[in-house]
Amino acid sequence: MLLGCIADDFTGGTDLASALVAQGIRTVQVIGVPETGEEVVRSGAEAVVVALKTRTAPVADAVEQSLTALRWLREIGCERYYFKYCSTFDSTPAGNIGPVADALVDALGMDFTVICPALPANGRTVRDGRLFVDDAPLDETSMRQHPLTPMDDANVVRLMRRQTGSRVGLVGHGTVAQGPERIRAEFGALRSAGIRFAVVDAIDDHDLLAIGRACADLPLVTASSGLAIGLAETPRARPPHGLTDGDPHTPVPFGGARAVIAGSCSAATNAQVEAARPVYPTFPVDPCAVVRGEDVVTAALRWARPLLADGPVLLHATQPARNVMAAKSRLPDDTASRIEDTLASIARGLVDMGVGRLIVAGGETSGAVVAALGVTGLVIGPEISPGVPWTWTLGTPWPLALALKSGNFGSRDFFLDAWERLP
Ligand SMILES: Nc1ncnc2c1ncn2[C@@H]1O[C@H](COP(=O)(O)OP(=O)(O)O)[C@@H](O)[C@H]1O
Ligand SMILES: O=C(O)[C@@H](O)C(=O)COP(=O)(O)O
Repeated sequence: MLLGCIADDFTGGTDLASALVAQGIRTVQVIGVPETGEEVVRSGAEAVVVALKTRTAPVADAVEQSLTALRWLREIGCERYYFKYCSTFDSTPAGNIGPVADALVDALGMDFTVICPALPANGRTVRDGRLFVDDAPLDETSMRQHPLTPMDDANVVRLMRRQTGSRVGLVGHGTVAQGPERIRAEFGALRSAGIRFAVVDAIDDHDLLAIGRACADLPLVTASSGLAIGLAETPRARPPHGLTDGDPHTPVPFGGARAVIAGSCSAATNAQVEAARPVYPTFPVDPCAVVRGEDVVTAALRWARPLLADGPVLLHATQPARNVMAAKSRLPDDTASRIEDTLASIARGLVDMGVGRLIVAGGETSGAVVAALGVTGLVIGPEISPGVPWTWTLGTPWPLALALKSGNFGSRDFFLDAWERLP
C-alpha cells in the first residue's frame, strides 16, 4: 500500500522521509505537487512525501495546497495518508495545523484522527497533553521567541482548540502504556463521544509503536516524524536505503565546494553557528542591511568566491532569538521573508560558483533555498543526526548534496561534522 505524506515544510519533509527510509520503506520526496505522478509510480516507491511550504502561509492557502497534494496522492494510488507537522507544533495563532487537519479529515470522509507531535529521538515528548523539549515545557524553550511561529503554550489540546472548531480530546499515557488494543478502544470511545482529534501522549518509541499499531485502520494520521516508526506493517530488517538505491539512475553528487547557509534563529542553530564561526570563514547577513535594500547578495558572493576552494564557508542571518524579538518592532513585517529571499539568492549564486555540497539550517529558509535552486525532488541519503539526512537533488542541472536541517535539530558540531557522513 502506498503511503502518501504531506509535510508542511521542507526540513520536516526530509525528517519524515528519512524516518520512513530507516524503517525499510522505499520513500521518495517531491517538492510541491508534481505535474505528473508517472515517475513516482515507476520508481516503485512505497511512500511519497510531498513537501509544501505551508506552515506560515495564510490559512486558506495552506488548506488549498494541502488538499491539492491530497488529490494528487489519491490519483497516484495512495490509500493511507500522513500529515506531517513540527514536533514542536510550530504554528501561527490562526493555524495551520488545525485547519489543514480538518480539511484533510473532511476530504477523506473521516470523523476522527490523532494528533501526535512526540519525537523522543529529539527529546520531544507529550505528557498529559503537554509538549516538552527535553524536560522543559514548550513555552519555556526558545520556541517562545520564534520569529514566525512563537509558541506561548505547551498544552497541545489547548493549541488545537485555538485552531479548530472541532472537538479535541486526549489519550493519556496511562492508556497508551496498556498497548494498541487499549488505545484503539479509547479511540472508539472518544469518537463515539464526538471527539474529532485525539492528542496522544507518548514518552518513548515504545509508545509510538503502540500508537502506530492502534492507528492501523485510520486512513489519515497527523503527527511529527515520530509516528513513522509505528507505521511499517512489519518493520523490515533491510538496511536503510533511498528511493533509487541499486537503481542505475541513482544520482551521484559531483562533490564541489562546501557551504553552510543558516537562516534559523533557533537555539540549536545558534550553538552550531557559534561552534563553526572560529573554524569557517563566516559572513553574517545583517537584517538591517537587507531591509535597507542594500545589495547583500552581491557582497556575500564577492566575499565567498576566493574562499570556496579552501573549505566550507558559513553565511548566516542567525541571531539569538531574544535579539530577534527585541528588534522586531523596529523592522518591517516582511523582514523574515526578505531574509529568506536573500539567503536563497546567495545559495543560488554559490551553486553557480561551484558549491555542490550545501547545508541549509531552518525550515522556511530551506523552502526558499530549494525553490531558488529549482529542486523538484530529493533522494534520501545517509542520516547525519536524528531527523536530518543528506539528500541528492533531482531537477537541478547536476545532483547536489543537500542537507536541510531543522532549526532545533543536530548537535553543536553539526556544521563541522556533517560532511563526514557523505559517501
Ligand atoms: N536576524 C533575523 N531577524 C529576523 N528574522 C530572521 C533573522 N534571521 C533569520 N530570520 C528569519 O527567521 C525565520 C526562521 O525560520 P526557519 O528558517 O523556519 O528556522 P527554524 O527552522 O529555526 O524555524 C526565517 O523566515 C528567516 O528568514
Ligand atoms: O518535526 C520537527 O521538529 C522537524 O521535522 C520540523 O518540522 C522542524 O521545523 P523547522 O525547525 O522549522 O525546520
